[in-house]
Amino acid sequence: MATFIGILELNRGSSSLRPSRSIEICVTSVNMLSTLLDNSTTVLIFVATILLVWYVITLPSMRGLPPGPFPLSLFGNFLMLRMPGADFIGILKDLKEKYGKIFTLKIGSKPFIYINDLKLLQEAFVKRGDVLSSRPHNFYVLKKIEEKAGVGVSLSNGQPWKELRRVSLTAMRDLGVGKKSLEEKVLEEVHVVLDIIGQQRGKPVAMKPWLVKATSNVISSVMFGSRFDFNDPRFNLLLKRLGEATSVNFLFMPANFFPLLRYFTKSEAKIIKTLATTSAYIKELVADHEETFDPDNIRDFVDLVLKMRNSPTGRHFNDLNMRRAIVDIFSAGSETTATTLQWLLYFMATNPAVQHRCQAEIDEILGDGRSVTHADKEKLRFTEATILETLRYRPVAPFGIPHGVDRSFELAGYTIPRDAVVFSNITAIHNDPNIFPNPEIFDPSRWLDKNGDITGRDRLLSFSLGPRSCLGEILAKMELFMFFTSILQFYTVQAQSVDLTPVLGFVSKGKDQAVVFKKR
Ligand code: HEM
Repeated sequence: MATFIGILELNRGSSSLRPSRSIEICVTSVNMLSTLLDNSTTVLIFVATILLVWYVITLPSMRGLPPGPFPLSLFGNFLMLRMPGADFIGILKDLKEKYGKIFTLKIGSKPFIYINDLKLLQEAFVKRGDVLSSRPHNFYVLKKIEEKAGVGVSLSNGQPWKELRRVSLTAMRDLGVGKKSLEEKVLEEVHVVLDIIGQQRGKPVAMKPWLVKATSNVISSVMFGSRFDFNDPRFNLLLKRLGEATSVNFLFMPANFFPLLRYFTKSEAKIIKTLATTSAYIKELVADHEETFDPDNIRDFVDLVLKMRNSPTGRHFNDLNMRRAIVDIFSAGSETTATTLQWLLYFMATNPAVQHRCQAEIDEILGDGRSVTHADKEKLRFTEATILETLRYRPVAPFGIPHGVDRSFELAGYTIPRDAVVFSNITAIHNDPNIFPNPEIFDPSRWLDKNGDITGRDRLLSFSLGPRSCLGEILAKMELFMFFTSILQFYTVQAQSVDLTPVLGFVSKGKDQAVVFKKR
C-alpha cells in the first residue's frame, strides 16, 4: 500500500519532469504492480493448494459416513449454520427432508451425525448403548469449562460415569423422588407459586423467573434438605448465572473447531463464570454438611453421598466429582422443568378448548379443591396428555445432548467413526407425520387411545432414551404434573397473543411474555 501511495505522489508532482523520466517511472510502476499481483496470485494459489491438500487428506475420513451437504475445506458445513440470520431448526429440517433417516454435517473437521428416525434412534441409543453412551470429549469449550475433563454425572464417561449415575439415581429414589414423601416438598413450592399468581390480582405477569425459583427449590430440597428464600440474593445470582449459561450454545462455538480463534475469543468466559459461581456455592454447602454429618441421620442427597463414598460402590465420589454431580443435577433440573411449565402456560393461553377440558377433568377428580397428589395422575389422563403434547411440541433439548462414540460401529449401513458426535434429532421425530399425524397441530388427544388411556409414551423423546437418558425424568414429570394441575385448578390462563417461536441456546426456551391468570 505504501508503495502505491509513493508512486501516486511521484506522478502527481511529475508534470515538470522530462518525458524519458516519466516513461522510466511508468515502467517501474508497472513492474511493481505486476510484482504485487504476482505475490497475491502466489498467495492465492498457496492457500488454494493448502485447502485442496487438506480436503484430500480429510476425504478418506468421510468415506462410509451418512450422506450430507458438501463440506468446504477447513470450515466443513459450519458457515451454513452460522450465516447471519441462519435458522438452525429450519436448516436441519430441510436436511432431514433431503437426506432422510440420518445425515452428516461436517463442523470443521468433525462429523456431526443427526439421527432423524425413531427406530434408528432406538437402535443407536438403546441397542448400541454399549458404544454410544459417552459424551464427546474433544470439545475445546467443554474442556475449558470443566475443572477437570470428564467429571460429574453429565460429562463423565466409562466406569466413573456409570457409578456416579447409579449412586445419584439410588439417592434420588431413596430421598422420595417419585414417591409420596417428596410430594410435600413439591406442594410447598406449588403454593408459593400460587401465592405469587394471586398477588398479581389479574395483572399480566411473566412467570418464568418464579417458575425457575420454584423448580430449583424442589431440587434444592432433595440435594441440600432445604429451600432458598425467593429473595435470597445469592440464590438469585446462582439462577441468573445458570440462565445465562443455558442460553449459550457452546457446542457450536467457533473456538471448538478452529484452534486459531482460541487466542482471539473468550467465548467460554460466561459459562466459566457461571460454573465458578455455582461450584463455589456448592463447595460451601457441602462443607456445612460435612461439619454436621451424622451417618445415622441422613437428611438429603449430600449426606447420602457422603455416606456412600466410604463404601466400595461409591469410590468415584471424590470431592470434585461429588461437587460436579450436584452442580449437574441442580443445573440440569431447574431451567428445563421451568421452561416446560412456561410452555404449558403459553399453550393454555392459545388453546382455550384444551384448557377447558383439563379444568373439567381436574374439577371432577379433585372435587372441592383438595391439593393434588402424584397418584391423581392416573385419573387425570387428558391433563397428562396435555403435558406429553407440550413436551412433544416444544422439547427443551430439540437435538438432545450430544453423544460420543467409544469405537467405530455400523449403523443403517454407514460407518459411525470414533471422532463423530451423534445427535438425536428429537424435533424431526416429534414432527414426523407417520408417528404424529398433523404434527403442527397442538393436540393432546393424540396421546389417548379409544378408552381414554395414555398410549404411545415411547414415542416421546424429550428425555432421550437408553442408558444416558435424562436422570431427572421421574422428578421432572412429577413436578410438571403437580404444578400444572394446581395452577389450572385455581386459575384460567389468558393472553392477548403469545409468540410461540422457540429461542435456541444450549437448550430451547420460550420468549419471556406476560400472561394473565383469571381466578376461577
Ligand atoms: C422437562 C424437564 C427435563 C427435560 C426435557 C430433560 C431432558 C434431558 C435430556 C434430553 C438429557 C440428555 C439425555 C441424553 O444425553 O441422551 C438430559 C440429561 C440429564 N438430565 Fe434432564 N431433563 C429434564 C429435567 C431434569 C431434572 C429435573 C433433572 C434433575 C433432577 C435432570 C437431570 C439430568 C442429568 C443429570 C442429565 C445427564 C445424564 C447423564 O449424562 O447421564 N433433568 N435431560
